[in-house]
Amino acid sequence: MELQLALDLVDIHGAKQVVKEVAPYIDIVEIGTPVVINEGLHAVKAIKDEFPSLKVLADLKIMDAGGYEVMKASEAGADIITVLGVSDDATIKGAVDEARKQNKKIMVDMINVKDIAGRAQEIDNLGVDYICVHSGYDHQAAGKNSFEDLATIKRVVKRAKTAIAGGIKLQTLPEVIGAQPDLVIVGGGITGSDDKQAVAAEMQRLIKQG
Ligand SMILES: O=C([C@H](O)CO)[C@H](O)[C@H](O)COP(=O)(O)O
Repeated sequence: MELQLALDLVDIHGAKQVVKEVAPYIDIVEIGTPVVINEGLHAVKAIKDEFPSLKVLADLKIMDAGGYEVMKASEAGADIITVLGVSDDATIKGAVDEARKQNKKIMVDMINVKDIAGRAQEIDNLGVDYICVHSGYDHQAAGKNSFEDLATIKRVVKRAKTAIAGGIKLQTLPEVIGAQPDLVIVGGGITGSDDKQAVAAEMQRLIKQG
């Protein structure tokens, strides 16, 4: 099981500061959608250049033109790129084909997918690398989480790795670990804490302990 730090509410300078603090405790650093909107793919390049040993995920949440957008994110140094599960199969296939050419990986974000089990099976057959259940900020504000959806994809996904994101904190991490995803994604649970290093270290410890 791996730990991904999601950076959403920072600029490039702020992102570097946080990663410096927690780098030994994480496997993947995510350049979040709001950062890409504000800073462009330069943010991906800046973090990859400064922390070459970390995998970098570009959370583009691609909805169309999968091949082209994966190509651009790959050029910027992203190792993993996100595509939305609600997008057309052709978009996901285009993203997967381009990722194979570039030796990169595709994560499908299941945010707002209504039939998680059915769509996850279809997407698994498209050859993606990760399928991620996700309660976004707006769902979290309505009190939702993705713990049940994680159990669903664990049951139906045969090929891709499974991941979960959305409001995971130190207190809720043990429940998530109990469901055994391949990847846990944490943003505010680390970035919003007073001692980011201590929280990331404890999360890593819990994850390694399984
Ligand atoms: O993808 C995300 C969200 O849609 C904002 O871009 C976050 O990276 C994801 O939800 C993880 O962050 P937290 O919910 O703060 O853990």
